[in-house]
Amino acid sequence: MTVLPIAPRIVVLGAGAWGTAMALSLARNGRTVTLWAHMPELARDINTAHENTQFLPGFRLPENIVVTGDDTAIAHADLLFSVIPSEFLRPTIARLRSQMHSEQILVSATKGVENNTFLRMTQVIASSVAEVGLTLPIGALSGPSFAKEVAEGQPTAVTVAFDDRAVAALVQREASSESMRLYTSSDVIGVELGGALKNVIAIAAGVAAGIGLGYNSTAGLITRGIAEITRLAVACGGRRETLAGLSGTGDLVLTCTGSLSRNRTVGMELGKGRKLPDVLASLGGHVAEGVLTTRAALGLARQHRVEMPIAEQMELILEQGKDPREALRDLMMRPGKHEH
Ligand SMILES: NC(=O)C1=CN([C@@H]2O[C@H](COP(=O)(O)OP(=O)(O)OC[C@H]3O[C@@H](n4cnc5c(N)ncnc54)[C@H](O)[C@@H]3O)[C@@H](O)[C@H]2O)C=CC1
Ligand SMILES: O=C(CO)COP(=O)(O)O
Repeated sequence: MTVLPIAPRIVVLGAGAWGTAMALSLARNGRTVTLWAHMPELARDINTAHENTQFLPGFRLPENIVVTGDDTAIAHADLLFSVIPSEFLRPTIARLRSQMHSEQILVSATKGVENNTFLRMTQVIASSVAEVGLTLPIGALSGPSFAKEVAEGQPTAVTVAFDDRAVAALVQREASSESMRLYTSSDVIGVELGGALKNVIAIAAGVAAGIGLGYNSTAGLITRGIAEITRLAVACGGRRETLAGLSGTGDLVLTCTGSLSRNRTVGMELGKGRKLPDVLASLGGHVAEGVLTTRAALGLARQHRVEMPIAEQMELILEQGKDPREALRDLMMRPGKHEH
């Protein structure tokens, strides 16, 4: 049976906006939280400023958040939160896995699908640690949660999923606070795919806004977006009701309508006619996971013979520079369909 000590030692892997906001949220319960940055210089800068000026400016880190670039800090953790962007996850886990052990619990908060393998983030971590003979409980945390609002302490609700519901309940107990409400789930596949795939639709919603379209188009994209996300997630073994929850509809509504979304911003700039490399360069080191996830989602969709018309048009815009207006027109002019 997996247990956590009364005062578990918590390490957050990844000092980007979300890793830093998660550390702030976890530290509100009075625990000491270690925030690990992949570059010692980043850790040093954050420690000197008591603030993550690059990725989450404007929030002073309290004394009970310790920032480090030292890999050996991971060995002392009971509970690990992995918040590494998807494209760096595999090499980062390969680097850190000698510090990990089977008594730890790992929660993945990354939203993405690995390119080429089409693996979910918990699968990437499990396969990497398996290479050194390690198994540990690995689950996923996802839901509508802009880092800035979490850092501000605004009430936020997310879902944490583990195959073993008892482990999800342990994480729920540790990470819940007055401003962070966690629901448990045993549907890791649904929770992970909901979080990853909504980014693709958020780009589409941004494209529509960038072109100058209004509320009708956004509502249509959200609703048809959740239809294609659900089709794929269910084909992959997720549960339909999970996608109607926080990590599906909840996060989709947030990122398709919220101006804080990086993915929506990327879409909006493309809709206005800017080129992708230029848009990505202006994100200041932040990631927009949907750009890479679009291709991986379509790879998974082809494997499972699932139709994803919105994602297909996004791929054409992102990879072939298709005119966004033409892409939206092609979506509208598809053969007529029955709704369900
Ligand atoms: N920002 C947000 O509001 C939320 C983000 N997420 C997810 O969290 C994950 C991380 O995103 P953010 O924390 O927002 O990151 P970010 O976009 O703020 O920062 C990028 C991160 O990548 C790291 N990085 C850059 N090069 C690296 C390398 N070679 N190896 C390892 N790490 C490297 C940077 O140090 C930094 O931590 C993503 O999957 C994102 O979708 C999930 C919920 C909310
Ligand atoms: O996932 C998020 C909020 O839940 C953040 O979305 P962006 O990565 O588009 O900013």
